[in-house]
Amino acid sequence: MHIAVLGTGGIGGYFGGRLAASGHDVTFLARGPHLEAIREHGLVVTSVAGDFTVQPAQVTDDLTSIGPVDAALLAVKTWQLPPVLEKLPALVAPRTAVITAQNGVEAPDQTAAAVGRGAVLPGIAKIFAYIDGPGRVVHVGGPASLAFDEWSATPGAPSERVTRLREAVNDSGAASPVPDDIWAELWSKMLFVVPFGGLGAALDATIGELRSRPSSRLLLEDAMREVEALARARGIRLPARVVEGTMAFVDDQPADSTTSLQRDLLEGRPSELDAWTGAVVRLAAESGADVPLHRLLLEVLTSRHPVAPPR
Ligand SMILES: NC(=O)C1=CN([C@@H]2O[C@H](COP(=O)(O)OP(=O)(O)OC[C@H]3O[C@@H](n4cnc5c(N)ncnc54)[C@H](OP(=O)(O)O)[C@@H]3O)[C@@H](O)[C@H]2O)C=CC1
Ligand SMILES: CC(C)(CO)C(=O)C(=O)O
Repeated sequence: MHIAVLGTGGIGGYFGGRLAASGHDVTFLARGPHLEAIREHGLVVTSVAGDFTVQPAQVTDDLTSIGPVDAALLAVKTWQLPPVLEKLPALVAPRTAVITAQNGVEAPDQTAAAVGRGAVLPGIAKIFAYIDGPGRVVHVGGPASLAFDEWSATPGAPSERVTRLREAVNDSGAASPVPDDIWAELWSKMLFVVPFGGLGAALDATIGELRSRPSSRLLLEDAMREVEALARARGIRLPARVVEGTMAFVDDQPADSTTSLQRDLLEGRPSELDAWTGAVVRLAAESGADVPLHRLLLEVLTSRHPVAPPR
C-alpha cells in the first residue's frame, strides 16, 4: 500500500516504521535535523518488541510532493494539525483513508473539515513511544496498538479499506484491534488520559502518587466522572462502570508513569492542554454539562504555564 506518515514522532515513527519495514511504500513527513538524519542514516527504531531500521527511508518536508495515497496516518500533535490539514487534500483521492491518532476527541472532526468525513478513520494509538534524538524513535511499552474504523461503521462488517489496513498493521508486527465502537473507545481513552494528565500536571505527581493518596485518588475519580457525564450527554455509548474499569487500569500502570501533557507543560514546551482539558471544558459548555474540576484545572494550568497555546 502507498502510505503517507504525517509526523515521524513516537506514533508516526513507530507504526509508520513498522509498515515501511514490512514492505509498504511509506513516505514520512519530517523536518529539520530529524529529516536530515532519517535521509542520511534511515529511521532507527528501538523497541521492546524488537529493534529495526528503515533504510533507505522515503522522507520529505513537503506534504504536497507525496501525491495521492491509499492511506495517511496523521501523527502530529494536536496543536500542529492546522498547517498539515491545510495541505492534506493533496494526498486524498476518492478511497484514501486518513487515520487520526491524536489524543482527545476533536481531531476526527477537524480532519473531516479539511477532507470530508468519508476520508476519515478515527483512530486510537495505545503505546508509549517518543523521539530520542534526530532520526531515532523509541518504543518503551504499551500494547503498541492502532485501532481505527469508519466514521459510521457497521459493527462486524468492516469496509474493504479498513480490512486491508488492519491486515497491514497486524502483519507489520504492531496490532490493530477491532473496536466495538470507535467513538466510545476514543472517549474511554479521553476519560483516562485527560484527568490523569490534568491532575498529574497540576500536582506534579506520577500515576503512582495520584492513585495512592486518598485525596488525589478521589479527585481522579471525580474528574473521570465529569468526562463520563459529558460523553453520555453527547450520546456516546460508554461501557457500564467505565470509571471503575479505568481506575483498575490506573492501578495496573507502572507507578512512575506520567502523561506527555504533564511532561510538556512542566518542561515549558507547547502542549496539548487545549485538546485535552480545554476540550472537556469547551464540549461541556456546548452540551450543557458541568465540569467544575476541569474548569479549575484549565485555569490553573493555563495561568501557570503561559507557553501553552491560547484557548
Ligand atoms: N507518543 C505516544 O506514546 C502517544 C501519543 N499519542 C498522541 O499521538 C499524537 C502524536 O504524538 P507523538 O507521536 O508523541 O508526537 P511527536 O512530537 O513525537 O511527533 C510529532 C512529529 O511530527 C513532526 N511535525 C509536526 N508538524 C510537522 C510538519 N508540518 N512538517 C513536518 N513534521 C512535522 C514533529 O516535528 P517537530 O518536533 O519539529 O515539531 C514531530 O517530529 C498526539 O496527539 C499524542 O497525544 C497517543 C498515544 C500515545
Ligand atoms: C499516557 C499515554 C502514554 C497513554 O497512551 C498518552 O497517550 C500520552 O501521554 O500522550
